[in-house]
Amino acid sequence: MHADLYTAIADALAGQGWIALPGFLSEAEAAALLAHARERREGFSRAGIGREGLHQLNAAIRSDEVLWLDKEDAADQLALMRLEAVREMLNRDLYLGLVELECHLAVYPEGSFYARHIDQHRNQDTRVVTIVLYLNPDWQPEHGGQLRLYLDDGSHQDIQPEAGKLVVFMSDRFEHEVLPARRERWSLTGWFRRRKL
Ligand SMILES: O=C(O)CCC(=O)C(=O)O
Ligand SMILES: [Fe+2]
Repeated sequence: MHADLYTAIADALAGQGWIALPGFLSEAEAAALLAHARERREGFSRAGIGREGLHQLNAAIRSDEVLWLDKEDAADQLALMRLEAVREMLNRDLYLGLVELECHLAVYPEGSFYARHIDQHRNQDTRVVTIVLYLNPDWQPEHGGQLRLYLDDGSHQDIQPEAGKLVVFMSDRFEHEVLPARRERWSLTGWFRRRKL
């Protein structure tokens, strides 16, 4: 990945707090990740809500399914390596003290969504930065499934979940939702975490 992209992420997080970066993965790289995710479709299970200990399923809030990454797989490894480089850069340039990336693959079956929420309530857990990497080739606006990010000024931004695009934002700053997807929608979602004190 180009050094400029890393700089763009650090500058955006230090300023407006979020960025969408098309081309973080090439079409071929995103396609390889998607193919391997599809092969494991049976292994995905319904995602829960709530903090540790309060894990519960609630179809009224979210209806995606998730699967941990496969550290033995080349496509998964490549994505993890690129994201590890982002983590190192954020620690170096913004002193964020991020110690790990927690991440999983996610699939939103047709009709699924994730209602408006925030990934971290201030200081309540160790998620600092949210990342979402999309894997959907030929995604059209009429397919729905946009990530709607609610900005500080009361406006919102709708981001198309297009293959290879990476979205990065501060976990405690932006409420967001996934609008109902009219086509199966694939992604890799993760959080850079700080140490638990
Ligand atoms: O897939 C997306 O665009 C966002 C997913 C999300 O908000 C989450 O998993 O917390
Ligand atoms: Fe979220």
